[in-house]
Amino acid sequence: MKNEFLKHINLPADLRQLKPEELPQLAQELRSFIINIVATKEGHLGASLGVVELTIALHYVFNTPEDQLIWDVGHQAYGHKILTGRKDIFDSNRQLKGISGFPKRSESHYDAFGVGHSSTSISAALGMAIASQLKGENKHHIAVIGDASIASGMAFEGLNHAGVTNANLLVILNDNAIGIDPSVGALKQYLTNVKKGTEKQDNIFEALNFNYSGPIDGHDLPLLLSELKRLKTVKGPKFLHIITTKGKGLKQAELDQVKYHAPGKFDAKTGELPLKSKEKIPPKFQDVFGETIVELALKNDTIIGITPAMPTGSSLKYMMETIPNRAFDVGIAEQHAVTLAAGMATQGLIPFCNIYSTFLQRAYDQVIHDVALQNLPVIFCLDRAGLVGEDGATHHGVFDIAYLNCVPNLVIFVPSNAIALRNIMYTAQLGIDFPLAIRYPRGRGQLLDWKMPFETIDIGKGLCIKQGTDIAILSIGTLLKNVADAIDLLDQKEAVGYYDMQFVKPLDEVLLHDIFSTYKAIITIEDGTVVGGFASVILAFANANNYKQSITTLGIEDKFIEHGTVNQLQHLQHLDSFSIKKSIEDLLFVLKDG
Ligand SMILES: Cc1ncc(C[n+]2csc(CCOP(=O)(O)OP(=O)(O)O)c2C)c(N)n1
Ligand SMILES: CC(=O)[C@@H](O)[C@H](O)COP(=O)(O)O
Ligand SMILES: [Mg+2]
Repeated sequence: MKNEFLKHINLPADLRQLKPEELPQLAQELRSFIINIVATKEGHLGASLGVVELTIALHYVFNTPEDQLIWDVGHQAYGHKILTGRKDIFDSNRQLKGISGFPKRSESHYDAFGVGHSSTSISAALGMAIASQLKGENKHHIAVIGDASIASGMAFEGLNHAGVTNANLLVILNDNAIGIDPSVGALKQYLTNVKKGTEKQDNIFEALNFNYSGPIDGHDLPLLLSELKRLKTVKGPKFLHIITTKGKGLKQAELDQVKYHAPGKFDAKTGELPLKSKEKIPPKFQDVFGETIVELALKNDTIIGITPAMPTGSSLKYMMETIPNRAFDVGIAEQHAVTLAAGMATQGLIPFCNIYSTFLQRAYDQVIHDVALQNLPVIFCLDRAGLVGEDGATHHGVFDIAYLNCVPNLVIFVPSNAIALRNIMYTAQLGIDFPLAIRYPRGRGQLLDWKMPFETIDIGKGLCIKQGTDIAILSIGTLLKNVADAIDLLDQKEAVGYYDMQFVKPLDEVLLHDIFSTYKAIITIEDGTVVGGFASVILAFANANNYKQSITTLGIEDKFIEHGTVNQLQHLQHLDSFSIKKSIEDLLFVLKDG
């Protein structure tokens, strides 16, 4: 197919020059464009393919960016980016210094609101709509939200408020019956019933005072155009329900929607994924969690697994397959997941509540008020802690130590390898009388043989990996590998001791007194924010105990970190082994000089 129309379109103004009957051809071209680039550059595929027609129709009918269009989560906004001035740089999507994988206000006027975490679009669009009214402006405000995201508490809060306003708000529900994994819950059942049209039931959105229309076929461009034009003339809050297919236009993506949510590299022509190498490689940390919880839960029937909408990403799916009555996908509902776990813990169950570090931010009050304040033994497994790479600023799990460390009762453990993750899970289910947060990173560790017999971990104990004479390096988590590599590169290896502190809270004060009494200088290393993080804990310890050594703090600086590979970002944050080596050498030089 010739790239007839897309090549002439840089902005929606160009799009609006096309005739309506030319738009289906443009949709095909846009799909191919997305497929060709995501096949090599990677990213979120299925969601963007599913909203190609909707994207074209919205920019055709509405006067964006004057009219404000907000994509919920934003992983489906690739077509929007391509049609709004970023076609020529779309191949830099999610790459270091390239465009973001999510809408971002600083990137384009067409990105009305920064997104990445789900279910914010209705509140943000309503805020803009009320602001327009107050300013006497005559704009349209559109929130596009998926069937999984609309089931989240925050989206309900927005609907609930919008229904008692006369704001010029259009909520479009893009219903493809799947999130990353299949959608869950009673609302999903309701939407299925609406689509079947078999069961008589009240319309939930009409009950909330929305002018409801649909469900309509979201791939039918003429229908979309006429419905959007009609809705432009309707006053007050409106709700359009469209049905789409995630992955539309790429057979494999339609057939395996979970895999093709973000498939990595694939063959743009055939849609096929590369064959898996047979070589044995270390497991992903998520799989260490997923396999270990099954192993433990088969022996301990009080263990429960909980995930808010990430069964595949967290690998809780293994437990959901093996022990379905004790493993729960609660949908995009982090707040509920935490308090559900708290409720279970009051009844003597042992809930492992697995939440990506970045998404636990949404359930902060529940962690404090429902879990920690009542000292309930909930085990938080915080996946994707630290730098996550290409998802960028919205998704890095770098704030958790800072936001958890100040919470009384909570114990914070950071495994440096798969065995430590496995052993702390084993230890926790033996019975603890405090809440525990275990944070571990995206991706794979180093160990091939990780399924060792379980051993208990002493709560609050750090480990000496190597003793030295001058400088002590205190690290937490998997950055230990970078520290070990850095020391290997040094000429003066004997000068450096290093310690895997394991626990941010409680601190191993006995070990710390020993370290501070032995070494002339200290370096702390973490993949979280230095401000409020492990560094600040060590600085506070030194201050409280009147230790005067210099303390160098390596970690995430006090700014939002953009997207790039984890290695690139670690380098920029001086956390790669060469940068760590340089920090040690600089310090050794100063010590020698002084
Ligand atoms: C608060 C929060 N929790 C979890 C996620 C992870 N996440 C990203 S997309 C997604 C599924 C969204 O499904 P849906 O809203 O139906 O959109 P679709 O992908 O089907 O277009 C999830 C769970 C997130 N981005 N934000
Ligand atoms: C858009 C979104 O929030 C998710 O799709 C996220 O990108 C998943 O991250 P992982 O790839 O680390 O599971
Ligand atoms: Mg969906």
